[in-house]
Amino acid sequence: MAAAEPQWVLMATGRSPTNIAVIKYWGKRDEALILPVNDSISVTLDPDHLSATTTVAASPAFPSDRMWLNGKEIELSGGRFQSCLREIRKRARDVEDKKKGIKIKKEDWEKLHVHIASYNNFPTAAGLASSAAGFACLVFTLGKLMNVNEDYGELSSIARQGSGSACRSIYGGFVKWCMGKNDNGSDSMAVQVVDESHWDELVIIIAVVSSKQKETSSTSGMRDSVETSPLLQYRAQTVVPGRILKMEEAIKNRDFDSFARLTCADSNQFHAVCLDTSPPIFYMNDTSHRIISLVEKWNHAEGTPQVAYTFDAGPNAVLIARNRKTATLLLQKLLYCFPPQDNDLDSYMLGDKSILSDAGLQSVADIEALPAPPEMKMPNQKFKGDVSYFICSRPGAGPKVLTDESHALIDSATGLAKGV
Ligand SMILES: Nc1ncnc2c1ncn2[C@@H]1O[C@H](COP(=O)(O)OP(=O)(O)OP(=O)(O)O)[C@@H](O)[C@H]1O
Ligand SMILES: C[C@@](O)(CCOP(=O)(O)OP(=O)(O)O)CC(=O)O
Repeated sequence: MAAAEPQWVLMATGRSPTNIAVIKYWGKRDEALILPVNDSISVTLDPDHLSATTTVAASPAFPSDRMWLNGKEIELSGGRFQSCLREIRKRARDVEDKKKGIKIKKEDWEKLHVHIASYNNFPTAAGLASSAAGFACLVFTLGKLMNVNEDYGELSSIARQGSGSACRSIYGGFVKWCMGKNDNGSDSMAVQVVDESHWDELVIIIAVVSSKQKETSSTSGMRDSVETSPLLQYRAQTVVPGRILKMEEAIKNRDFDSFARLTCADSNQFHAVCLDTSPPIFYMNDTSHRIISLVEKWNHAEGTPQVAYTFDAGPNAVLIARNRKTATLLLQKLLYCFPPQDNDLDSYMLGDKSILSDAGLQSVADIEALPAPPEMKMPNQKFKGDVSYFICSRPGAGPKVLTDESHALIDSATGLAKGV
């Protein structure tokens, strides 16, 4: 910082979870404003397992806006980052930090530049919706720094302009993104259906599936689907509205049977739309199909759904078990079919690792001793190496401010990202 400049740096740090849709968003009616063709519903994941942490700093000494993602400087010039920054700056209000002797007037925010540093506690751009956690966190934390009014609906509508699915990460629990009707997008925002404590029995296991293929991004994939898939129009206009009502009902009543049937059907229809796109988009691979088959057979054998599956724009399986007991049985079946490639069970199970001991699995030898799942057609088929690792999570809370300064990702003395 130049010596002649005032030396203060004002900072805020926040943490936001990622989310996974159980009724999918796929298709925009407005590309620039990110307005969807249908409503969607998601579950927010526990931020301890999958979240973005972001520090935003403002100082009169900063000559331009800058951002670091996972320790590397990235361009902020993209339209999506610019939309979020512009919309938050518009709503900035007076800020006073008496302890530090800082006074910022509402109108000063237009001239003040920001430095942003963010870190994802899970892989970025690996099909785990890092953009959802990332843009929700950016908007939430900038809102805190600039003292923006605490209207979560409005914050979600700004996060939407970073990445559509990000608008749902502004809340915990189950969340609905209402597509809205207005051309300017003012009514396209998320609302909370129930908070994270409402259905806390659910256990979410994510199988991160090894994939060498470069996937089609959600943004370009859904653009192609809107342009070419007749099924997308039918889905958006005829199927989703009814499913949204039933899904809200199922969530409010903790009706797992209905919840699981709707979740699986909607994931399958989303992937059918991808196949109906020209050229067709293949997000799932053989491993994804094997996992679907395992769950379908088990659910069928039990006569009632034990586990719901859903897949986003990639091969990773997100499996939602009705309770802890079911989740341990699911894990045994999954680990039988997809044993770890090396002896390291600790790095094969991330998130809530205690599920391993609940399933009686303390070592790789315990996995080798597992019996074949009875519903498997060919019991000796094992697919070592086809799953990179598992993450065990649960429904979680929405964004929060981290007040402990040790969480800050920007050094208040230099105004730069720590460790770069
Ligand atoms: N913590 C973050 N803060 C701000 N932006 C982020 C953050 N993490 C990711 N992003 C943005 O999201 C982009 C990655 O989004 P992309 O859609 O490619 O992957 P993904 O969201 O992890 O996967 P998918 O959308 O397939 O689930 C990054 O290039 C960056 O622009
Ligand atoms: C399959 C999905 O995950 C698609 C998510 O798409 P994005 O929100 O990543 O797309 P953009 O709005 O273009 O940034 C389904 C969902 O999350 O609802």
